[in-house]
Amino acid sequence: MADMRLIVAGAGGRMGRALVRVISETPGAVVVGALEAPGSALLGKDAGVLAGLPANGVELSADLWKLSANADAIMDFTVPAATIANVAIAAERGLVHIIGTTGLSASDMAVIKSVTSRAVVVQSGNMSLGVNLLAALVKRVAASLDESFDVEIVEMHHKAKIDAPSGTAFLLGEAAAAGRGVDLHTHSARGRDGQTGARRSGDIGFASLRGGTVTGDHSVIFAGPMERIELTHRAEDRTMFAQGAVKAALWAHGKKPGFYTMTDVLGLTDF
Ligand SMILES: NC(=O)C1=CN([C@@H]2O[C@H](COP(=O)(O)OP(=O)(O)OC[C@H]3O[C@@H](n4cnc5c(N)ncnc54)[C@H](OP(=O)(O)O)[C@@H]3O)[C@@H](O)[C@H]2O)C=CC1
Ligand SMILES: O=C(O)C1=N[C@H](C(=O)O)C[C@H](O)C1
Repeated sequence: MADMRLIVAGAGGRMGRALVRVISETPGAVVVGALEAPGSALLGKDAGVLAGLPANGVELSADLWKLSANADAIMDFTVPAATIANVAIAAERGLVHIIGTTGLSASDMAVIKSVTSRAVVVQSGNMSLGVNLLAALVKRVAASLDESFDVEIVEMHHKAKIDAPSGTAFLLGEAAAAGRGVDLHTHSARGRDGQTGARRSGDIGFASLRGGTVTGDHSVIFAGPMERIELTHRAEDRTMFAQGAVKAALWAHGKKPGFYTMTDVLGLTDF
């Protein structure tokens, strides 16, 4: 079978470079395009060289329509505006769209879901096996405890991260809310500051720390009367996010149109 032809969006970014490296080591996958923002100083540079590899002959371009003429998928770890701009082109070209970008709004998600009757999209705030297993555990624990256990989600990331709470924190919050059978939107507490009043029973709280080079730490704390359960994941390198994304692309190749998550890719739906 021919290699799956992948376009890396945000190829000059932290995740883009990790993806180019991981794809170069993955049998059955090849980088055929590298997308960057219009006006980027990196346009025309070689994607392999940017990723610390020998030149691969794939030059960074801002023209997704042109790049996608001969491609099977786009790996998108960019910014929300770029991802949303890519959605229509990816669907029109029949590309599998792997979306790792975080900070997506409810209306962004509606745009993404609007194409999934005709396109294959895999979206997740975290592509790692560990975090998706953690989410399954969080759902199970939340279902086992009543509201006398307060759920708090704490995340820490590097100082360059531009969105908060992290996509992973929301993914874990959704898992806790699903376990409890509540809607996260009406049961969350974010950005506490000043005279907040006492904690509202049943809320799922979020706190974000930023500093240094932390790849991504997440803890879900179930704080009950006289005891506390803490479930933690620490990412040590971006490589495993990229590996998860490439696994998702290979899994999605030839799937019927639909909206999928890493739960589907990793077979965790019944966990
Ligand atoms: N789901 C997951 O498992 C993971 C998700 N992420 C998410 O991925 C995203 C990217 O993270 P990270 O790589 O650290 O961020 P970076 O800022 O390092 O990379 C983003 C890249 O996207 C580029 N970009 C901006 N606009 C466009 C555009 N219109 N077209 C193409 N490229 C564009 C940026 O270029 P420029 O710098 O010129 O603006 C930059 O090179 C974030 O939302 C992050 O939260 C990260 C890790 C794992
Ligand atoms: O921006 C990052 O770096 C990361 N973003 C994702 C998130 O928002 O959860 C995933 C990971 O934690 C790294």
